[in-house]
Amino acid sequence: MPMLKDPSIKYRKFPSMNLPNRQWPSKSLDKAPRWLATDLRDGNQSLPDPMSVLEKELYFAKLVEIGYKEIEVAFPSASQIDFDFTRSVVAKAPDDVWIQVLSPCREELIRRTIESLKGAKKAIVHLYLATSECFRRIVFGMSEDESVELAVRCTKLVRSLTKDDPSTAGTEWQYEFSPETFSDSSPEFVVRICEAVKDAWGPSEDSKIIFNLPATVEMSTPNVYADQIEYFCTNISERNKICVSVHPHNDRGCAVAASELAQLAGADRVEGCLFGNGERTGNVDLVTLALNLYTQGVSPNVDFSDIMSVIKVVEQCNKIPVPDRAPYGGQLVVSAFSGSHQDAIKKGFNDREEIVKAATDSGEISTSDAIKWQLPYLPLDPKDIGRTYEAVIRVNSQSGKGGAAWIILTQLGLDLPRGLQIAFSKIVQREAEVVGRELKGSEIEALFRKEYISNGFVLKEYDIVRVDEHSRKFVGSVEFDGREIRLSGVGNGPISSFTDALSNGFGVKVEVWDYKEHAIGQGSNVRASTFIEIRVDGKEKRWGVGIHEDVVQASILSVLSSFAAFL
Ligand SMILES: CC(=O)SCCNC(=O)CCNC(=O)[C@H](O)C(C)(C)COP(=O)(O)OP(=O)(O)OC[C@H]1O[C@@H](n2cnc3c(N)ncnc32)[C@H](O)[C@@H]1OP(=O)(O)O
Ligand SMILES: CC(C)C(=O)C(=O)O
Repeated sequence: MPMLKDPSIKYRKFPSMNLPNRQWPSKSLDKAPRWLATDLRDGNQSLPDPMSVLEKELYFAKLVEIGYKEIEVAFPSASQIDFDFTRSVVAKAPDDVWIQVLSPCREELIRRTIESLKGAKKAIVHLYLATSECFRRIVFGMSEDESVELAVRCTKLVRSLTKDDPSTAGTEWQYEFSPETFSDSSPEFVVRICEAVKDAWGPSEDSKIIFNLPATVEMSTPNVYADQIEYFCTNISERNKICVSVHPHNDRGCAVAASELAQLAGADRVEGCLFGNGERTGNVDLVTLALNLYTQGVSPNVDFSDIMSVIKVVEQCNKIPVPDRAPYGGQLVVSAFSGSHQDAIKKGFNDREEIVKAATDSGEISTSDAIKWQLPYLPLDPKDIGRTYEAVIRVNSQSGKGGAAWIILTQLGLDLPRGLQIAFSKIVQREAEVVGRELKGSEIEALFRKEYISNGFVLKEYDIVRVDEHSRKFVGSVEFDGREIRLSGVGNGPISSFTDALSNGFGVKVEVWDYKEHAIGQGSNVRASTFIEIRVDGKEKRWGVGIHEDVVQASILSVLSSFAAFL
């Protein structure tokens, strides 16, 4: 059945809200929300291959390590495995971590759920009940009044089994109610049912009730969800006794945007999963939300400094790979292949290095991290999340001179002159086209060494003596192709006297066209690197590179490397 030419005969546009005085468009995100990680519940319930107990324990430990203080660990009444896992978490959760568990509004399941929390230090009992007309009619066959009655009755039951039960005094309780399918519910009815639930629970400013407003199925553009949230926040009474939480799903691919706008609209808390696992197209991605805050200069209060270790656990437990283009964590997101991107990034890193050096030398800053990050194509410093610069630039047939030069700079510490970058990029491009894939850094380094450093010559003994103020004499010998060749020549310095010696020894005319040198490393380990371009008997110019502790010897080696290409 092909797509309809006119989809409006089958699909309706989700109605916008009439909220003429909406305030959220003029707000900005200036602080992190409370986070709730539901990877072990909403994430796990939707896995083709749910986590084993060991995987749940590994995942829980990683969530705690990242810094999540509210973790929904299970649906305890669903199975003995979920119940037992909850019991194991109760026994070992850190004192400052709230354990959250989910239950439907069914008495026997609520009792079982609260039983799983016995002895917990901090526990959030989370009940849900769908409030949309669609669900009330199709799934429950309940009126609005009957839904309110059920939600109130179950809230009172939770209250009687928790904060009103003296035997649970050792546990600090919070209560969360989710009008499931909030995103498709009447805003007025949601306020009505939550007012009734709030009265039944009796929150205080110090112990707020959590109203979690899920986009159980993402139904609208993010602005409509923000309007729904703002409507709730401005119409519910005793707002100071409420934590407004959101739980966006990603059916339209807008969960991150919806979550950010919902916070502008007043949401205090966000429920999601790492890298957007969860039902269907997933819950909102907690990693993206956190690092979106971070790159705006706002601390997310969670730590992704070692994002690769997070990815390892997520992929191992979910058995679903993190997509290569997942924001921040994807394999390809800190990589640039195309030439103009690589050129801009390489220049950006050079620019930052100069700014940091100047600021540090002037004593203006104590650490380079205090300088605002501004690099073409890179909104985040890969180093901040434990990723390496080397991985930023990768080379394929779309790459230009900057990519290969970057690899040589980061792997060999050689800052190639522009002419050599251009010459080498042609060699790399040819190789990338031959193999038809990305070239590894090691392959590019090997190409460079073969083309410009190793040269078949062995420099034997040599001496460069002063003839007069403007003249030097080179005397020495090289071994090439099994032969020892004596060399002698004069010039205005070491390089020209050596090229004259080569011209004499090989009966050619060697001319120097370009030269550059720079130090590699510092202190006692410093070495000289020299880059020289020569022409022999008027033929096409060739580059050579020399690296040695002695700058004169490095220069001689670079001349030999370029000269070898003419033999
Ligand atoms: C949006 C969400 O992700 S909500 C969380 C969903 N997660 C899960 O369901 C995972 C765990 N669930 C389970 O393992 C099972 O549902 C159990 C064990 C809890 C219950 O199993 P069953 O008793 O067989 O019920 P089943 O799974 O068929 O659920 C449907 C029943 O629950 C009722 N129900 C569904 N949601 C709710 C709710 N929030 N409150 C009260 N009743 C509910 C339905 O009306 C239906 O009742 P009926 O069978 O009398 O018509
Ligand atoms: C239980 C609720 C919060 C839920 O998972 C959803 O609505 O997606």
